[in-house]
Amino acid sequence: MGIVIEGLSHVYMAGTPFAHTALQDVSLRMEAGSFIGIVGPTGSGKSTLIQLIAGLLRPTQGRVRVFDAVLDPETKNRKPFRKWVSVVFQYPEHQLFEETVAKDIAFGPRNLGLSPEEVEQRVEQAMAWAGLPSELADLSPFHLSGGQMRRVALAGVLAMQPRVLILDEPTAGLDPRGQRELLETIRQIQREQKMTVIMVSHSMEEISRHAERMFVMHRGRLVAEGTPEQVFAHGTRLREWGLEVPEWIVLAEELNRNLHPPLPQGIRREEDLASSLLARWKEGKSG
Ligand SMILES: Nc1ncnc2c1ncn2[C@@H]1O[C@H](COP(=O)(O)OP(=O)(O)OP(=O)(O)O)[C@@H](O)[C@H]1O
Repeated sequence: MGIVIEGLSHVYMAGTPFAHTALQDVSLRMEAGSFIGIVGPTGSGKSTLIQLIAGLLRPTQGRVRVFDAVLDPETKNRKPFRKWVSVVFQYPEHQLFEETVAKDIAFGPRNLGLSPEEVEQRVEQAMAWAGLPSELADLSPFHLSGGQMRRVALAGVLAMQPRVLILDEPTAGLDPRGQRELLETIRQIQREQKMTVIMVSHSMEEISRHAERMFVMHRGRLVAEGTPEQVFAHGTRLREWGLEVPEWIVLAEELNRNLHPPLPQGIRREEDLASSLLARWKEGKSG
């Protein structure tokens, strides 16, 4: 198991009158090399959870293990986490600052103390993974489109060659096509590099198209987990956890009140509902 979390809690400003419990007794496991989705409404603890997995915060209680790196309230050295985990925060293009695309991507690997040849090789490789044509290497990142700038930021993180890549709302602010293409790129990297990808999103619909496993957060607690099909099987109850329920789930529940036998479990997306209904209709016609 790549990531194991046991009884994890985090209190901001602990011991002060402003103490706030952001995460409460969370336990979960994430398999190495899988694509994981974390969903939940604003303030449910998603960012706190990913910062703990990345070793950027220390827990108040409990334990995080990422491969051989362990973090608990007593851990002093959080460096081992840097070796395994990289995070792409929201709107990462705001962090670009170098004069060329290549220099920006090279920043991380150069700080690792790699040789200039190896840095160059990592930049080329990361650009290819992130779907950036090599002609862009010598341009200013500020002359690129919003989607390309985001890919430069992604490439900068990929150049560190992490085994765990955490993305916080990676498609926020992109147009629908840009969102779809970026997600496809991330999915491809995860498959080809066997990277563990943890993606945080408000949108269950978006994440369910790619995630092998989903975790639902609500008020600092883990309230549901499973494959997208298993999570969607909670139906309109997902609303109680502050999530926006896709229209087709509402429709499927409505139909199931009148259909005997009910529609099969394990529907992941709108297209699956449409094909189940079509099959049922064909059966009806032939029967
Ligand atoms: N640095 C901080 N100091 C104090 N409280 C914080 C801090 N960061 C987050 N919180 C609080 O902890 C709770 C969980 O916040 P967190 O950012 O983890 O939620 P989230 O699910 O990522 O939200 P969003 O979707 O808005 O990013 C919230 O109530 C938030 O106000």
